[in-house]
Amino acid sequence: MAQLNFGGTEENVVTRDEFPLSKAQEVLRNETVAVIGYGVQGPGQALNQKDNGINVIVGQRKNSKSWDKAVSDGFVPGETLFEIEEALEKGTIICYLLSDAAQIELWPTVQKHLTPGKALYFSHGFGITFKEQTGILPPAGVDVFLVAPKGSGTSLRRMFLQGRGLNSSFAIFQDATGKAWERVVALGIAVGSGYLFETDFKKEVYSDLTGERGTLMGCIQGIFAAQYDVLRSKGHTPSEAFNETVEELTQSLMPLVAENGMDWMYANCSTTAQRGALDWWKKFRDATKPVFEELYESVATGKESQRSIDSNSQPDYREKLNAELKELRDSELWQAGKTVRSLRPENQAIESIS
Ligand SMILES: NC(=O)c1ccc[n+]([C@@H]2O[C@H](COP(=O)([O-])OP(=O)(O)OC[C@H]3O[C@@H](n4cnc5c(N)ncnc54)[C@H](O)[C@@H]3O)[C@@H](O)[C@H]2O)c1
Ligand SMILES: CC(C)(O)[C@@H](O)C(=O)O
Ligand SMILES: [Mg+2]
Ligand SMILES: [Mg+2]
Repeated sequence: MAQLNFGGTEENVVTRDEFPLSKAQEVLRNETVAVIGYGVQGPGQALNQKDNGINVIVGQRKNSKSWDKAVSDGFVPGETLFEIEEALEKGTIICYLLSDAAQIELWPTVQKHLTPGKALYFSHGFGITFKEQTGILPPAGVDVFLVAPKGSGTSLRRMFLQGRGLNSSFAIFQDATGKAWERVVALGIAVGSGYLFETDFKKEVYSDLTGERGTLMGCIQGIFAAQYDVLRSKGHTPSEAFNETVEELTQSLMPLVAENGMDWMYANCSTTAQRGALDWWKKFRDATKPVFEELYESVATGKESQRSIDSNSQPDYREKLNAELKELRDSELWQAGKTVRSLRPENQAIESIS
């Protein structure tokens, strides 16, 4: 493993140079990788592995939209697409990619098929870390590890097709065969990771739950809404408020941050903007830090995982979720966003062709 310096701290990473695809193919040559669940991560990971020459099968409930999607993605019923139990039987590596709540329900079935020498693969530390809540306790004879892509399964697939790669973390919880390291790293490369960084199950789930509730999803929507509301209350139009809150960020400034960091983005803005941003960022940090402390505590005490399990296992979970997403979609902010998106020249070109 390579040791790299991340802002002054040495960390272990596995790069594609060190562990090329050919090595991953060699390690996985005699394995059948069963991807259980074909929701968001399932398709990204299964298709990338298939395109990377890995022997991959999908396990999914028949008569479901996900089954039909797997078929239209090229998985063949009876050959590479099976009912869940059949895939569990055939797989030597079980990629457990049901939603975290659904993993609890199916666990007794999965457990039956975890014969010695097989591997149980997760993309999250959730089930193992919160075992008191999930009841997921793997038997001793199997390898247990995770590869957690740091992004949506949709991005994992899109970036793979563009010849790029999303970063993933990896961790080993149990090495029963003595081969857990090479198996997990090979899988990490095979699913299309750009590089892999080392973690453990607990750290993965604590940081992941914090990130998605925080800056990646929850916090950013909160900050967007707060700034948009203030601009609107002061008489700015929806298009002006949206452009100044969201559109410029996603279209112009964040790509610059992604390319070369925050200081470089600042340096490519006016001195007026630089002065203001440098004066104000610490105030925002100080205002939000107590909320992040509260959030981390809520993750670490198991409150967030319990809430997720409780709400996601309700029979009307989908309807309730859709209603909440609709509320976001119907908000003035995101309705303004819809019009703004339609005005992007590239979208107008698509509309005029279709
Ligand atoms: N969504 C992401 O992009 C993402 C990113 C990183 C990690 N992860 C992790 O990957 C894992 C899979 O997440 P996901 O978002 O792809 O899952 P998902 O919510 O999309 O669900 C996956 C599949 O589970 C099936 N399913 C749901 N309930 C079921 C049940 N009771 N019995 C059988 N099948 C059932 C669905 O049909 C679907 O095909 C989770 O551990 C998640 O935390 C997800
Ligand atoms: C894509 C995310 C937010 O990184 C993932 O953690 C998830 O749970 O979907
Ligand atoms: Mg997550
Ligand atoms: Mg995540």
